[in-house]
Amino acid sequence: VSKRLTPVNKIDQSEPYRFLLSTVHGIQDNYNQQNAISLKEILSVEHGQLIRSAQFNYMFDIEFLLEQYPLEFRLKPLLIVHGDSRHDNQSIKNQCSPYPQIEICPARLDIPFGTHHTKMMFLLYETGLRIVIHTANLILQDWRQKTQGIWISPICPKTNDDRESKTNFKKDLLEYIERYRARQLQFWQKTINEHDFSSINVHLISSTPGRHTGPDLNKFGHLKLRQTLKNYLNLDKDEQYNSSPIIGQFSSIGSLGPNANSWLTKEFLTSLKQLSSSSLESPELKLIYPTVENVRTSLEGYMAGGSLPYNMQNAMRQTWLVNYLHRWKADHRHRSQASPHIKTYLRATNDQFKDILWFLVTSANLSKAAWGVLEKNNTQLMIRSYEIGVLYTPKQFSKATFSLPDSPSFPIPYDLPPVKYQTSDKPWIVDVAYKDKPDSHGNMWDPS
Ligand SMILES: O=C(O)c1ccc(Nc2c(-c3ccccc3O)nc3cnccn23)cc1C(=O)O
Repeated sequence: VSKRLTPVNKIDQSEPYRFLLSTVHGIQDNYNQQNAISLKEILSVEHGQLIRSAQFNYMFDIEFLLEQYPLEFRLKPLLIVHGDSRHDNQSIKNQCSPYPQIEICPARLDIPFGTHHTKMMFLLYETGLRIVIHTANLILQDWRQKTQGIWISPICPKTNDDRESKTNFKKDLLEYIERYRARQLQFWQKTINEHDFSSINVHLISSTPGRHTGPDLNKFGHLKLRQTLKNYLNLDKDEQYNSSPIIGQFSSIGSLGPNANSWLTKEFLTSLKQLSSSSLESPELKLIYPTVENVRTSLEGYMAGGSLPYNMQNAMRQTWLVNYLHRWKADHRHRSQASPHIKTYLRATNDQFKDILWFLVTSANLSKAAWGVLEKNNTQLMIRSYEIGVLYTPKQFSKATFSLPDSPSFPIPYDLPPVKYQTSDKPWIVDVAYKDKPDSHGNMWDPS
């Protein structure tokens, strides 16, 4: 085997998509070599001399987080951006108080039941600024034996002129940060402005709490996705794709209403199915969410279900949803037993799933809180939570579609086509006891 002259790190090897999964403790190592990375490797000194960083997330274990930074970077300034929920705030303050280098920034949650779900890192090096958008909480359990998704930007060099990406990523990211209205983020707004984003080839799809209307109507949530697909998926003769299947894959499900037409197909699917031209056909929507058996036989066993908080109250009101559900299966990535905490959405060109029209990795689960619900005769979109994700469209990679037999093919995290729930399959519900079969650790699940 020819020896590489310049050691290429995992991040550069993931070009051009820069989409990686988290490494999994307990599977063959070669399945952790290709397109998989740990938090320690993301923060490694091999990427340059870190000046300071910011970590946006929902759950934090500050001791664990600091341990993932190289020793020489642990005293660098670190901004923690978290959800300003009463109980959480206290634990964050207590965890951070021993560390003068850590500043905290509570994200305003003015609409009830909203959460600060966004998982993002700003890493400022002497050579430039790196953005990481991902799906893992900053706790050991989220990085150990789950399937998590991670997009890692190039290190964007400092520049004197504006230098925007072809996808308007810089403008969209600044719009997102502006919504926090937090003085602790002013340094990062200035820093983002001063860096050259021209090498970024993904679109930003984010959500911020609010009732977005008028010029803001298509800036966030599923209407931003609809607008972006309309503007950037200029496929020739796209009517051939009108019935091509759409997949949603997630780790929790909100209250979606008494039937599919309440929000899922009428509103959400209408955004997902957007092509350059609108069409009336209703493509097939396939949803991937773990079964009880997926959880029971996972590496973590029933404990994995603690991070799949789909509750009985919602599940019992929407039994119609089960007909859309498919199992978690990722044999080709050796992750069928690495419980999914990643959230992804994609559209294939046909039901052979050999070609993909677009791919989104995001923090957003299947819920109105995350994606928004139209109000006031479709003139405003009400969103409760902060979410963030990146969308891949073929044009940005000079392709008509992402053809999976291609090399390098787009690193899809699960097996296609998805496998439908069989009659014996049940969706995992977090607040139900499972005591008839022990899990992979010999334990039962009794939440009471
Ligand atoms: O990503 C995800 O799937 C996810 C889903 C929910 C979530 N928060 C949360 C939880 C909860 C979280 C973790 C374990 C158990 C839980 O019950 N319960 C509620 C109730 N109402 C609003 C939000 N809630 C956080 C995340 C996340 O990991 O960021």
